[in-house]
Amino acid sequence: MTRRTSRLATSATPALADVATLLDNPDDAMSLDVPEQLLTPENSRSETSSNNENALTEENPSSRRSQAYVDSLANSKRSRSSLRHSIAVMESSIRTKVLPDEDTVMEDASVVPDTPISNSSQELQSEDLGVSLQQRTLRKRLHKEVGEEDAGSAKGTPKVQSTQSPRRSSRLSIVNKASDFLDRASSVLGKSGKDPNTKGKEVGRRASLRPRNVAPPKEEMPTPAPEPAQKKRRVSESDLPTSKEKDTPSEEPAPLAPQRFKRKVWLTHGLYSGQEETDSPPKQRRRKSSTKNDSSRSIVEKGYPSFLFAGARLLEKGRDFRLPYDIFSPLPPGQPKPNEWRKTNKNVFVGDAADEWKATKKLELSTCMCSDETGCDEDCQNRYMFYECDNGNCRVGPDCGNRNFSELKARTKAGGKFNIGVEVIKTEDRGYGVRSNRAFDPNQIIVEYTGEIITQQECERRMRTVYKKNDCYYLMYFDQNMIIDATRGSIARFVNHSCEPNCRMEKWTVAGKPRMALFAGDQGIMTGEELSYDYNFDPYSNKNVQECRCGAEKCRGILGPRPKDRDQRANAEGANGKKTVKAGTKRKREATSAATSVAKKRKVITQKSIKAGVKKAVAKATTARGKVTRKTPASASRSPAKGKAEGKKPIKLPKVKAAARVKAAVRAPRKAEGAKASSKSPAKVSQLKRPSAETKKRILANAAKGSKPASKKSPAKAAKPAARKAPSKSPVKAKVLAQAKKTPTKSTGVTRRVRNAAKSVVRVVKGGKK
Ligand SMILES: C[S@@+](CC[C@H](N)C(=O)[O-])C[C@H]1O[C@@H](n2cnc3c(N)ncnc32)[C@H](O)[C@@H]1O
Repeated sequence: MTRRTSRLATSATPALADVATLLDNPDDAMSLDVPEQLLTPENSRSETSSNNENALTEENPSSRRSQAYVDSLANSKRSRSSLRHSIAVMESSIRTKVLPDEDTVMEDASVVPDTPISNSSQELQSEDLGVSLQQRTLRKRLHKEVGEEDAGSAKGTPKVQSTQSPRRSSRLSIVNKASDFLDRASSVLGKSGKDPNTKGKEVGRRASLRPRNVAPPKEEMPTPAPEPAQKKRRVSESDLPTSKEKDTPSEEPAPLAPQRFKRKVWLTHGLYSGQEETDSPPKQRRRKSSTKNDSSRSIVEKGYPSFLFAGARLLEKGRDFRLPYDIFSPLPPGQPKPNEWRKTNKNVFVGDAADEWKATKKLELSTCMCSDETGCDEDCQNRYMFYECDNGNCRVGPDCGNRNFSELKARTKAGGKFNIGVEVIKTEDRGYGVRSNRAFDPNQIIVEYTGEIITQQECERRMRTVYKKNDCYYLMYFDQNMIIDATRGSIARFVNHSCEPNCRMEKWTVAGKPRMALFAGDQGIMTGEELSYDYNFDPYSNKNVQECRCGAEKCRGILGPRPKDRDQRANAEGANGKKTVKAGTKRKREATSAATSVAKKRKVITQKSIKAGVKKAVAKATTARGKVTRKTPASASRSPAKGKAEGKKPIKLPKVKAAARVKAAVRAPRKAEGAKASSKSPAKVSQLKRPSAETKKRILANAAKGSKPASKKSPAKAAKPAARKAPSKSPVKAKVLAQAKKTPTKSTGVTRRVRNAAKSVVRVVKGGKK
């Protein structure tokens, strides 16, 4: 007993006394818990403490506490029974207040997450919680004390224990449960300071700082705790939706199941998608509102081919398609352009050149004799003569295949890397060069050679002064003793020489004016190939001879003229003492004397030119007829040796405005003779070979007749008589031969001779260019 008393004195008794008082006077419970005293730092400290025991100890003066202690001791025995009664009363009050139905609590304890207080009343929650906390603490202590006393007196009073303990224990379990709920509530509230939902609310420990009888300031009023989770409800029949409810659609749409995978979008265009051929540019079809039917149909149902058979079909039939983007340039861009290069894509007459040109040059026109049926194919006379067709001289129209320069113009106007098709590159040992950015068809025009058109004199002046120290010159013989200086010019000036080139430099007459351009060779050009043509270089002096680094198998070793041209030049030089230069020949340096410079600047034009050949043919024909015609001074001067050797008067020729035509007729050899492609499509025309020897023969022969040569591919057409006469501005040969035809003679014999003569011309041309 003594031991128990001392222990009670040290620890629990004051609280016990209070509790006893409290339990004896339950009505005063609240007044005991809520001191009237205002908050002071001391009180505050005591209030702050979570230990109510200490709080009570500090709250009551020691004398009062002692008195209470003595009283409690005196009443301890009495209070034991009253305590039990009090507990019962308290429990019952708790039960009535907190646990309306024991069974329900027992049943639902596991699912009730919150304090029952919150269920009953949200407003009173915080206040009740404060009370409950105290009660809980007191109850615990009480149970502890009682338990200890019971344990201590267990030996002496086994009967009492045995009779009372089951009931007490059951009640205690309920109390414990209630305490647990309170614990949960307090712990939840204690943590609520950290809970973001209740942040800033004066609850839990913070709430203890405020006297309980003092209402919290308005702004600090604790907001109600979050709604407790719904209790599970038994579903009864009344919960089932009525038929009326069933009929009315629910306002809220059912939430859609989250779409985990993006829906596959099938390509509708491409090699294997099997779409029909169309002219419209390919584009991927992404219809937002595709119908359910459409999307649910399988690929096969939609008409897509099986991949396997689509591949086979492609192999067999083939199909044109267009890539969605350009992939023509396999090499990285960014080649540095030479600083000194000033670009111009047009020929610009400089100095006296314009005046001189006008004075000497006459507009050259040629009329195409092709019809819509034949188109301007390989047999086109204009093509053969290097005259470009246009709406003024050709009636074929857009299907005409002889409009290279207009094709080039359209391309460059469209712009872009692919359309331009060429770019400057830096070579290893030959300075800059030009590379193709795309593929070119055989004989397709690539780039025009443009620059300043200057006179011989101006050229010499520049050579002596401006280009004195240059290693590279960009000079090319053009026409009428004029020179294109592409120092300021187009990109074509960078094209290097090769003894086995993949391109040709050709001079064409476009709308009556000469123009020079680089054309793909008979093999065509692949993307990335370096472009080259045979300079047929005339160095004029051994000093100027340069080593050739083209790397071709049949490289001539030096940048010089083609062997045959060289021999021919030597022959011609020996014959007339003059050196002539063909258009498109690269030139190196000027001669010292102005008198000889003109001749030296020009490449030796062979006497085997078409014009000469035609003249010869006509001369033969007229000789055969026993007629003597006079040669024009011009033609006589061009073939003095021949005229002298024959000792005959020159043939009188009609005035010919086509000196350039004659030159143009002497062209690079045609590698693939006999190969012929005939098509009216402009796209395919560029692949046409240049007129073959046979074609030339036919053209000449038919020119003599004044009709369009019959195509080999159309015997029916060939059988037709010549539909058209040679127009007034027909090519020179037609005029020449027409003149010859005027001579009254036996037509069959003359025609045969003219034809034979034309054949010999062709042979000469062919031989001369090889
Ligand atoms: C019209 S330019 C060509 C562009 C020149 N490579 C450049 O860098 O400007 C002609 C000069 O190029 C050089 N060249 C062109 N083809 C060559 C070749 N096959 N071998 C050596 N040099 C060549 C010669 O110096 C020639 O005088």
